[in-house]
Amino acid sequence: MRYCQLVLGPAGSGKSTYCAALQKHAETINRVINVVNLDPAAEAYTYSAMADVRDLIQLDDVMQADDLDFGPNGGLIFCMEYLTEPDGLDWFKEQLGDYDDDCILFDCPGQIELYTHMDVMKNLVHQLQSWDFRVCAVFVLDSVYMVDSAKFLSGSLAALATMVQLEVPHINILTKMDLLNKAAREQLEVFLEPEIHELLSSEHSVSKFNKKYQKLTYTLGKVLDDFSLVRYIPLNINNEESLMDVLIQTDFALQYGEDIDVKTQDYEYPDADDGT
Ligand SMILES: Nc1nc2c(ncn2[C@@H]2O[C@H](COP(=O)(O)OP(=O)(O)OP(=O)(O)O)[C@@H](O)[C@H]2O)c(=O)[nH]1
Ligand SMILES: [Mg+2]
Repeated sequence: MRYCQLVLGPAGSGKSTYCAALQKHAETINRVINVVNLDPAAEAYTYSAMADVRDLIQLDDVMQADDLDFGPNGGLIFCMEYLTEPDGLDWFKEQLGDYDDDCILFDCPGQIELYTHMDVMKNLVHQLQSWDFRVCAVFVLDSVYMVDSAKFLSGSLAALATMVQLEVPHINILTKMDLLNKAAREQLEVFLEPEIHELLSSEHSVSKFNKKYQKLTYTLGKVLDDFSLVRYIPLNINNEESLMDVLIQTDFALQYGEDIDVKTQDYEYPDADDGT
């Protein structure tokens, strides 16, 4: 069995930074976490990558190809679809090698339509599962944008769409907690309480538009609330404890280590040192 996290989320939300921070944290606890760049448009990243999709296909080349007529967005989708075609998959499989019990983070592009409603990422998940990977989704959202209730709702719905689409264990992470001041952090804590819907509807909206759609906001908030669909783990990458907490939760989602070093009935416990 192998283990992997698909690191997903809107552009600039902190996916690549999360991968780098978790890889570094793992080193401090003597654990190896590999990272694969799956963003064909990536410029630079600070983790050490075990593979890079840009070795297979680059967004610039696709956009400049005479026989293709893509802008940056269509081009990126083309690249990701290429990865899930037979040639791309051969390359991908070779890059991942064949190791047991390893853990890989896939740093994905920030174009969320790839996973909220297109099939590209879903196909990739099925492929990974057929290669004996246990997959979980880590949806990364920028906490700075989550202190406002409308944005909180919209971020939550994107996370929810991804969860429903990919059908794998799902974890939401709020990044950049270090950038929030005390007031913003307190505000966010209120959002992290279970009763989201009450909160969203109690915010008195002045605009006509908001008044008209207040009931919709309330209902959407209630759906999130009633089904406990969306929960968040705040992450401060400067804090090892916070990183540890995230790793514990992702390990749990993947049931990482469950099959490793299992002590069976025949297991002989070593003798105690003190002779008792
Ligand atoms: N202070 C702080 N800055 C962060 C944190 N996470 C990300 N950033 C900054 O936010 C910007 C975007 O971070 P990235 O990790 O590149 O975000 P991304 O989701 O990989 O972005 P795309 O790949 O372009 O979609 C960078 O300037 C990071 O340095 C964080 O936890 N704290
Ligand atoms: Mg990135």
